[in-house]
Amino acid sequence: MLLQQEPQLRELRIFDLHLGPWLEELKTGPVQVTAIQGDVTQAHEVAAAVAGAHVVIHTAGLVDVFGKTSPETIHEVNVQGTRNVIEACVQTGTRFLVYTSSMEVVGPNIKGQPFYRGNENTPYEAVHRHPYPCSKALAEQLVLEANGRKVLGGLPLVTCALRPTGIYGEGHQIMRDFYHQGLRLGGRLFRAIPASVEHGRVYVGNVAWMHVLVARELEHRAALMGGQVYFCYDNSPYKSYEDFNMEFLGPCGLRLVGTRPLLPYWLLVFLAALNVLLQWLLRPLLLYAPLLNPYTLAMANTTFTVSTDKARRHFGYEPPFSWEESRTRTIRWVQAMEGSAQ
Ligand SMILES: NC(=O)c1ccc[n+]([C@@H]2O[C@H](COP(=O)([O-])OP(=O)(O)OC[C@H]3O[C@@H](n4cnc5c(N)ncnc54)[C@H](O)[C@@H]3O)[C@@H](O)[C@H]2O)c1
Ligand SMILES: CC(C)[C@@H](O)CC[C@@H](C)[C@H]1CC[C@H]2[C@@H]3[C@H](O)C=C4C[C@@H](O)CC[C@]4(C)[C@H]3CC[C@]12C
Repeated sequence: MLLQQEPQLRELRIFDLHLGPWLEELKTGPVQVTAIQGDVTQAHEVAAAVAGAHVVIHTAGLVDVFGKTSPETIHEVNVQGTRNVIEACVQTGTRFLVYTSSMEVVGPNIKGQPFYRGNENTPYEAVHRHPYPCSKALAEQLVLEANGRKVLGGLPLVTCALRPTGIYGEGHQIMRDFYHQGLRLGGRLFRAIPASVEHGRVYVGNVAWMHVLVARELEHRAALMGGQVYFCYDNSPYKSYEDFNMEFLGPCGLRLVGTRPLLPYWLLVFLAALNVLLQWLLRPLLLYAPLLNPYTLAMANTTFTVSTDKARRHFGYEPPFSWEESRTRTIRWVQAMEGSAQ
């Protein structure tokens, strides 16, 4: 999107632990695309990649709420990695830093308190225990506190954090997992969460556009945007997590069984705890990381939706992809997967 939408772009550097062949397709245009294989936990690698950059969009992270990696690794990547990016900007003189934070910096909290169509100023007790939200909250705090620090050359660093809600769209691994789970269950998924529990979702293309826009506007609106947080939002409907997923999985042949949860909540809690025990017992042999665990159950079962226009007011954000377009593009992606699954 940067290559398509940013006329000022002269070079795009992509720094990632895992570089894919898709990057080669980006190198066909007039803008220099530099792919750098590196680890954000390695300060020297980050500094070398950042040196000379006008703006850094820091979106690297470990998104793990399934127990696939250790809390230490999550912290090392999400917190120390972010610290390394900030220090690289300071040491090399890059003045603008955009950070991909998350709704989870706010909630749902460990008390299961709903956040109903809230905004960046809505009072809410952000209390976390899980390593992932803790790491995102710490990283965001580092980024916002770094706003105003002097970088090499003596000018101030300008930082901003974007908080996507549950991202969906092409490449969404969890959607892929739900789809394959439904195929294994004969084209059916079984409702576990009440339809009344709303979960905020945002299309990946709109999240990407908000990042591009902030990277462009941060310099000109530093006084307004510096040190600020913005929820990423669009016109995706408010629905339960499962009903929302069915907007894409339904047209691809899956059916959500039950108009209300098929199992009592206490049984889901027991099964989630059993999954944790199984994960621990099986760890020496294999990685068992099912979708259902105490954290994901609590997340899915707690309303968390945002309603805000702060990004529009501060830097003119309007989602370029309508709900209909976002839905169609995601369905096409699942169908392309379906083709590969058959
Ligand atoms: N997926 C969501 O619903 C969601 C919602 C809100 C915020 N976010 C945030 O968006 C960002 C991108 O997440 P995503 O959902 O696209 O996940 P993703 O796993 O697709 O992207 C994360 C990227 O970070 C890279 N990475 C991981 N460890 C690294 C390391 N040590 N060094 C360098 N690169 C590393 C991965 O290779 C990957 O390309 C993350 O910061 C995440 O916290 C995601
Ligand atoms: C097995 C059922 C209970 C099923 O309904 C579980 C769904 C569960 C896997 C997801 C419910 C809410 C999701 C999270 C939410 O969309 C926001 C997130 C923040 C983002 O930074 C990373 C992803 C995630 C934690 C996302 C992960 C999957 C859910 C927990």
